[in-house]
Amino acid sequence: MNSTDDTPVIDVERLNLVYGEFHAVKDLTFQVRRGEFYALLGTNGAGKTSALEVIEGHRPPASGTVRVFGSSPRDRDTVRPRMGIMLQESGFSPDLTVAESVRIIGALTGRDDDVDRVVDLVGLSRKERTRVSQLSGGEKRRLDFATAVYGTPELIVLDEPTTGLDIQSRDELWDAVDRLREGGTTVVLTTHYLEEAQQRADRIGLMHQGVFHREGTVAELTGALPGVISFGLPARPLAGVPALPLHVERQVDGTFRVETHRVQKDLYTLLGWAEDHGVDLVGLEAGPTRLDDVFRAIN
Ligand SMILES: Nc1ncnc2c1ncn2[C@@H]1O[C@H](COP(=O)(O)OP(=O)(O)OP(=O)(O)O)[C@@H](O)[C@H]1O
Repeated sequence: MNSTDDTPVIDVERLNLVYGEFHAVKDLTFQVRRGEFYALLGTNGAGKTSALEVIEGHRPPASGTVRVFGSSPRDRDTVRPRMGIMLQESGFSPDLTVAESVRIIGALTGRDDDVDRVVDLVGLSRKERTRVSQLSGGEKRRLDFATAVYGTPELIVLDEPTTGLDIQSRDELWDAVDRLREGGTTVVLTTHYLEEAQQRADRIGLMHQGVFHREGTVAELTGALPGVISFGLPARPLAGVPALPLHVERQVDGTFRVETHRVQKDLYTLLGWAEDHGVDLVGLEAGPTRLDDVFRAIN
């Protein structure tokens, strides 16, 4: 079947996956639209990688259907030229050099590209002739990233892409992804670095124990929960200072936290109290609930 512009790039319908007696993915249904950045997030063992393995065509479903560009992902000749995949481990041969490994990606995926361009894009130009066995963990991860971006595919699937990368390497990886997105590439991401998804994802699906818990934009997922104001107080005693007229919780690290649906109003109250009584607030932060809190709420 040919895909049209309206066809979801990924269409997962009541997907079930079973390992022996263990039901790892239960009735998973979601779609990823063309050009979208979709983050599939969840707790350890939630079933994200298992679901991605079906989308990538590496594993047949126990039941349900998965379509990529309107085709079965098992139809590799149709799908692989259009889908770049960065697995948690790509398994390049340790004896090959970086340039040789990148060249093989073209042969395996049926996509065309310039090896030097890709090596440069993933920041491995100075390691082009280095054997895979001599790369650091972060450099291996960059090489894994090459498997996704080689040939500028229409869809890239990134399974925990920044695990083990230093901050500079992460920024470089996201810059490369941003450039692909400007060209219309669809992105599917799993990660445990929630701020990466919070900053970039158009929509997020949240999985826990094989089940899809919630789906929506960051604003939709965090909007139902209260915002947070956090601050510390100076070490000196606040004798004679009247109590803050807000419900404040003391945290184990000695800082204070206010959960509120009226962040602006309560922040005004807090700042007024501090100003009136000469209290210097330490490390003041205020904002909407973060994705971390949505996560904690599903456990
Ligand atoms: N080949 C397998 N045989 C048996 N059980 C498996 C197999 N692969 C995964 N599982 C189990 O299925 C569940 C889902 O695993 P999966 O790797 O999909 O989770 P995940 O959401 O990607 O987790 P993480 O965030 O920890 O990487 C886990 O409980 C895991 O132990």
